[in-house]
Amino acid sequence: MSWALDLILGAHNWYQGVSKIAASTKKTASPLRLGILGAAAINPAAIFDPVSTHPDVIIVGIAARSKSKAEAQIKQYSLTSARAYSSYDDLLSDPTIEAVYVPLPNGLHAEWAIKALQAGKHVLLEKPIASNAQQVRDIRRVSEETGEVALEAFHWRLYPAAHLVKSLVDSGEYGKATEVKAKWELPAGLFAKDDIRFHYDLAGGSCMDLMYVFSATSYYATPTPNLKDAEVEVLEAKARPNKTDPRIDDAMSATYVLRSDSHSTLCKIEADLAAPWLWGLVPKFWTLMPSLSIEMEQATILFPGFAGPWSGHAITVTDKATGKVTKHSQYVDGAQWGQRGARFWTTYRYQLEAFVDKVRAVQAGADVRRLGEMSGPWVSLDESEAVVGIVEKVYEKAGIPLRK
Ligand SMILES: NC(=O)C1=CN([C@@H]2O[C@H](COP(=O)(O)OP(=O)(O)OC[C@H]3O[C@@H](n4cnc5c(N)ncnc54)[C@H](OP(=O)(O)O)[C@@H]3O)[C@@H](O)[C@H]2O)C=CC1
Ligand SMILES: O=C1OC[C@@H](O)[C@H](O)[C@H]1O
Repeated sequence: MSWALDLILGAHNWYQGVSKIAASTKKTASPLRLGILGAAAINPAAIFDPVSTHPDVIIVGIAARSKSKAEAQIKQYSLTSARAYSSYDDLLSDPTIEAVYVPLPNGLHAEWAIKALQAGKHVLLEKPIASNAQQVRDIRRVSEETGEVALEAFHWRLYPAAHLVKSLVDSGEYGKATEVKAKWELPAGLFAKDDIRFHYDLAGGSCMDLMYVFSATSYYATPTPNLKDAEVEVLEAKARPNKTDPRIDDAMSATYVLRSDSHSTLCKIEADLAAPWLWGLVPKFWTLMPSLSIEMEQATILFPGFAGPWSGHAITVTDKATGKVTKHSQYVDGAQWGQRGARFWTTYRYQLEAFVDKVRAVQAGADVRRLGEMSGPWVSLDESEAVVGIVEKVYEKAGIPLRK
């Protein structure tokens, strides 16, 4: 999958002239010193690229289980300010590193996030934040004890288009959201059979890997900021278990209701990590991009490609009474960013902006427990916990064991 992402990013960056922008980006006198745990496939898109155009952060280290793998990634991407570390512990014990990005398999997220926080580092932690809701609570506790920032890398939530859709939903102009549907299907064969996504001990499974569908349905189904207080009832959940390890959901379809004070919204998700090919012959590459639809009382809102809207998005609102279709898009600025951003910024670039902003705020004395109340977009640990909590309920309903 990362090759597909790198391909889209390559085309986007070429079109937007990002290499020139990166070359002319001047770093501040003391940029935030970032280390990375793991020479993961996602690194180029999710962290190397955004750091290249952010003036206030540099990558100073990559740790891998084998030092040569970290060295190879540093060389391949010409990360001139970075050095290789032969273990994650080595990198964490470097006192000059201020923050870390954790792109490890899901089942290792909580363990290494907590070690990093305890080592005095701020943490940008890949999605899904943890294997289960208890681990999210542990991360929050340690973040509060140490005063270090922890952010789940739900990059799509930090993008202006996602906020535009949120403001359309919350505006009241179209009534209330009655049903929110999110779907993401990846064709069988995209991931090798031994990919981290198919390992129970590494907290694999479609709900874990494609947790975006839960994040999105929940975000739009509940009026801000009620998600953590919403009552969740799973009406139906059906998994297609992995043939080798039935504890892994290759696919899941589920329906749940979210109830908050003023609202009751039906949510439907479909996630598939190994979708059968059309007629057994053709991989359905056209479902590579996720889809999202929101039924409001008076309109239908569509947000195709919601998890990667920087590669082009077309938000449509269809008025149910008149049939009138209104198109929207938002690549910069908006309800949560104010006047901020640039057309070439990806979801990952906005995510890095949000992370560095909050780290700087905390370094200047802000309280990590109040980051969600500050201006600018953020994914609070309360939200992360609520979304993982919904996935747990879906697993229970489907008869799939929870991740440890
Ligand atoms: N935000 C996004 O758009 C995306 C996010 N992700 C998330 O990023 C994370 C990594 O995904 P991805 O880059 O695709 O995965 P990879 O398999 O490429 O990377 C996982 C990294 O984990 C390390 N690792 C440590 N222990 C193990 C182990 N027991 N088995 C396997 N790997 C191990 C490896 O590091 P080492 O270098 O030390 O060997 C490897 O580089 C996942 O949590 C995934 O959900 C993935 C894709 C897109
Ligand atoms: O963005 C993504 O696309 C596909 C997934 O497998 C991956 O882990 C996810 O984060």
